[in-house]
Amino acid sequence: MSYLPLVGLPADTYESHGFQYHSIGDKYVRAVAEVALCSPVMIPSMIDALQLDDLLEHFDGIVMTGAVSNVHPPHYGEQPTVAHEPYDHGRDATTLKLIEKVLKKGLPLFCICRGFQELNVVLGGTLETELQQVEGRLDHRAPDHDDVDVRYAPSHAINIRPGGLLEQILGKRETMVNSIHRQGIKRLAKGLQVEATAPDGIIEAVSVRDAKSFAMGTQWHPEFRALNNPDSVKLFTAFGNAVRGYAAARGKTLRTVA
Ligand SMILES: N[C@@H](CCC(=O)NCCCC(=O)O)C(=O)O
Repeated sequence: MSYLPLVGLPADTYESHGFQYHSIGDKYVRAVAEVALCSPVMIPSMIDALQLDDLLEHFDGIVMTGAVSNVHPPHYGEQPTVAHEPYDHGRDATTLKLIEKVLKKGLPLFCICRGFQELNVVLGGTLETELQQVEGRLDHRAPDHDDVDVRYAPSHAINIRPGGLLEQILGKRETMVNSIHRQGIKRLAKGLQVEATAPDGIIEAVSVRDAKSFAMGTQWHPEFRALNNPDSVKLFTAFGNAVRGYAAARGKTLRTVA
């Protein structure tokens, strides 16, 4: 029987009317389905009920999504302050363990925005908060606007490292990206390699050194209207190809989607 590779996406958690919910934004699952051409599957962020090792046996790739919440600072050795809020402890507990296991196992991994920050934290790096208040930094937040096409419009350039993985994928040394974050990488984890930076020096893309498969992160949101953005198409296609390679190596007969 032919098989469409499965990509897991851990959920955000939130509470409403006394009940706990798990959710993922449509733009992430749509980019996985429509551009990477894989089947997206939500992983609920309920670490106490998940057997992560068993669960990962069923997946061929993982996407870490962005989120409004921030990683709880004690995970990277800092004191929480009001400026670091809001948090999502349920998500932290799941994603930080999951990323570690995914890298060990060698599943393709694509980390976006909060996911990119989580990748840095898991590998021993730290985060800076309220970038827009730091002298010399750009304001990396989205404009305050109701229209998502305004909020997620390209807003600054990035410089892409010559000879790096991102240059190989995008085929260029500079591009424009959207920007929807207040936090950024402060200390880069030793296991990460910078792939791109913003004009103010903020790290915008990383890859995992000596990774067993595709393992990259972007601070921007390539999943936004991914099919309409040539850079996003290249990134999700490269991820999808790595996912198909991983599935094929596990003996799966792959189904192709037109
Ligand atoms: N909270 C962090 C990460 C920012 C982020 O992931 N934003 C995404 C917003 C919602 C979405 O588009 O999924 C920070 O502010 O740095």
